Amino acid sequence: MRRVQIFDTTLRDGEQSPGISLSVEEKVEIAHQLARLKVDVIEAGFPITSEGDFEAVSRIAAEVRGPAVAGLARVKFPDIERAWEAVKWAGKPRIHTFVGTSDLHIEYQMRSSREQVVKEAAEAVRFAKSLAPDVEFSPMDATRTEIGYLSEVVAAAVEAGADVINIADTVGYTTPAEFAALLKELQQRVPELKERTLSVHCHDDLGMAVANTLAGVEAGATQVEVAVNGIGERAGNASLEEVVMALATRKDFYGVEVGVDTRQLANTSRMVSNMTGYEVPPNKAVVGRNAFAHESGIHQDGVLKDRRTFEIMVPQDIGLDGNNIFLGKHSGRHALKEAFEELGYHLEGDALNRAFRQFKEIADNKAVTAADLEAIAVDQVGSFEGKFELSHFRVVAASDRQSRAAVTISHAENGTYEAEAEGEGPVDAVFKAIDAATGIKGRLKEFRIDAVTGGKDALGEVRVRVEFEGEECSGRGLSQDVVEAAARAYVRAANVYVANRSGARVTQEAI
Ligand SMILES: CC(=O)SCCNC(=O)CCNC(=O)[C@H](O)C(C)(C)COP(=O)(O)OP(=O)(O)OC[C@H]1O[C@@H](n2cnc3c(N)ncnc32)[C@H](O)[C@@H]1OP(=O)(O)O
Ligand SMILES: CC(C)C(=O)C(=O)O
Repeated sequence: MRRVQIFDTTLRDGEQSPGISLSVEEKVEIAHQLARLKVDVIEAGFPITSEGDFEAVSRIAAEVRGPAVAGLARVKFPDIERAWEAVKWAGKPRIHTFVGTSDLHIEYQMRSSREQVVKEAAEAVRFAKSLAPDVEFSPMDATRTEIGYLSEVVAAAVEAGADVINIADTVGYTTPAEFAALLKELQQRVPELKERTLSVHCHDDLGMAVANTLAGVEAGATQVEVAVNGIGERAGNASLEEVVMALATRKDFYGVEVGVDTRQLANTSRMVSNMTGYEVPPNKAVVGRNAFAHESGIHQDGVLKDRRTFEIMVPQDIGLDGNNIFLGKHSGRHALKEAFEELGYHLEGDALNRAFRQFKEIADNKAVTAADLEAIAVDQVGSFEGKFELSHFRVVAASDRQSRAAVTISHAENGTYEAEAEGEGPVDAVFKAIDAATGIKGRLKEFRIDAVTGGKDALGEVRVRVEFEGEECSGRGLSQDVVEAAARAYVRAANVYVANRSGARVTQEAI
């Protein structure tokens, strides 16, 4: 049976979603989980874009075993060299180079000509192939490229040594039937494609990314590029879990195999959602909260008699058989570490110790759920421990006057600072008091609060984006007290700013 390779681009195209900015640690953690999920290729980033991206791709290449690790590069030699420097540590390194091939892209973005682009594409592939054993080439905006020219570029890339040709529906423009016809014609015009991996990369601008990807498989694609929870540029990429479960559940129709361990899908989806802050809609296919919930009487009746009447998959298929995590205030580090592992997180050393302290504080007040543990793990994986720490705060809030806050902030080298301030509400007052104590004035750009679980005792998770002297830094805080969660998030953002200012740039655009 034909095997379809799963190429995951959560860490590259997925991270291009507006507002998502993952730290190096978070990317490495997600990459480990993708390896547990058994994807075939992890596109770990675009190494030329920043020091942080380069570091993340290098670490994933060096640490994560199993999948091939790809780095993206324009058809520019410095991009390709940088991508190779980052992926060369991988067991199976891949360079992925791309260029726009539609007349729109050639004329208006590249300000180039068809002849020049085909030449640069071939030279880039040849150069990449001189460095890496495995090279992928993507004609960007392929679905709006005239078929004769697309065939010419693809033939040139194949001739130059490309191992994988990836046909990109960059702006989510095509339709399933049209895409299948394009792929079939391309394979006829470039018969050498038979000896290469034919891949598809579809975007969801018209809500057809998954349908187009599956049409691609029907038309002969042997690699699909997908992202967990469908995140990605604009409306996102084809969703990994939907494509995988469609191919697995309808194996009778598609007649292909995938190597993914589908029982890791639920954990992976939650991890990506927790780390990116992009929530999964309750009605999302496969991993939404309601994907296996039956609300109406007739459906419930049918499922009770025989679940197959209204269910085409079972929750266990995606790893929703309920975990066995029962942790309380008497649990120790070993049990906590084990519980994190079960949820897909590797925590050790200082991160485990910090997580353990946080866990004990919470367990003293409430029953700890799996969602709480995930929030603690995410908090620690992504945490950047800087010089300032919130030691204590007090806040007085009333409806008829300004709120007043007092904070004590300790500094790793300089002792403690205390300050008081008034503000429009308790959070504003605490932020102003922190500004006064640290001596760094911040301007809040974004504030988001989420309850980790339901109920009065739920943990509150706050994410902030703060501008300090023109530089935007992010922070995240977790506590049962939402003002404390906000204060912690704000102090973390200040720590990122201080580290960046002192030259020890935090390898993350945000926390
Ligand atoms: C469809 C996709 O998802 S493509 C991937 C998109 N991802 C990203 O853009 C990642 C984040 N990007 C970045 O950090 C920056 O854009 C960088 C570092 C890559 C480049 O930054 P800059 O050099 O400042 O260029 P800028 O982004 O303003 O413009 C892009 C340049 O690359 C050129 N370019 C775009 N795609 C390609 C390509 N595939 N091959 C060669 N050149 C290209 C553009 O024509 C433009 O060139 P110009 O400066 O001569 O006009
Ligand atoms: C780099 C390419 C494959 C891409 O992301 C796109 O065209 O959408």
